[in-house]
Amino acid sequence: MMTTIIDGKAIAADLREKVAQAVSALKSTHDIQPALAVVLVGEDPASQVYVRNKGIATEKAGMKSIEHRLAADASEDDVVNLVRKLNAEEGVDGILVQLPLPSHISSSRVINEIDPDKDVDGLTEVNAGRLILGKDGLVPCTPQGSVIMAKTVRPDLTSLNAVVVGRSILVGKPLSMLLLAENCTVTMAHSRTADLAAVCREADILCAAVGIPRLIKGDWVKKGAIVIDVGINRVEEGGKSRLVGDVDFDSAKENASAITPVPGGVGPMTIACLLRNTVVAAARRRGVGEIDL
Ligand SMILES: Nc1nc(=O)c2c([nH]1)NC[C@@H]1CN(c3ccc(C(=O)N[C@@H](CCC(=O)O)C(=O)O)cc3)C=[N+]21
Ligand SMILES: [Mg+2]
Repeated sequence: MMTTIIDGKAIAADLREKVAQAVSALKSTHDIQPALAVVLVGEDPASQVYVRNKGIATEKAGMKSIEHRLAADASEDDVVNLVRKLNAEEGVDGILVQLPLPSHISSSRVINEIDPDKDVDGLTEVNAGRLILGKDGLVPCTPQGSVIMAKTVRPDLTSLNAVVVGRSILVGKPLSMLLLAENCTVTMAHSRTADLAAVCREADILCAAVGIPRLIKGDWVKKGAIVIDVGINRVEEGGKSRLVGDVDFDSAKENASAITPVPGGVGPMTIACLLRNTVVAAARRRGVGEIDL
């Protein structure tokens, strides 16, 4: 079977270009430059790399990038006070608090301090509620990127059986809601699902977001299914460190009609969707209407 490898890098580049055009239009028509504030607590090397990449991508799209770094021993109140300050700043359109936070800080308390209309990660309780209720809000980036990628190979997902493996707040739950909104019949599977392989075999769209390297085997994939691999796992192999997904790519590719790779799949889409959310938030907050990307 000819299998499409869904090129997340290329789709993300395309979306980023559209965001840049929307930013440029906001500037010329309304003299608005959207701004994204990123809060990083502590010195985790991986988080530092992510934050740096987000800053670069934000500026490349023509938006303003603001970084706030707090020491690893900052208190929960320090972080909350910073978020409140950013909420109050007129020029700030998006606020992202890099996760994970140090263990002495409640990420749920901090996240829910973010003004929902600036919550470009879509992680506040208000935006989770809007998503479930089908109201306009800001949608979590990784699930949004996953659906965009599926729709590049199948623009109308209506009536397809979607199986989402993993029920995290960041990915599994919101992704299930988005697929439901696309008129899929959604099964929410997880680590306690009985006969996970059999459930996966029913999927026309199989989304893996469990964080277990290569859990999903090729013979769990129905012939012709679309496979969206959300996992980004670092594994040591042959003395080398590499990234693999939650899907066993080589065997799954044999059955899938389309599949996302890791790296180069959902990861790049996450950042592109963050930029998209930022320009969408800026236009709404500043009263110039909806941006359609
Ligand atoms: N508030 C918050 N929002 C986030 O969205 C958030 C976060 N915290 N904390 C960390 C995770 C992780 N994350 C990734 C984004 C892009 C890639 C990405 O582009 N990955 C490349 C590979 C990069 C590499 O080579 O290491 C790829 O998959 O092709 C990965 C991971 C966003 N996160
Ligand atoms: Mg689970």
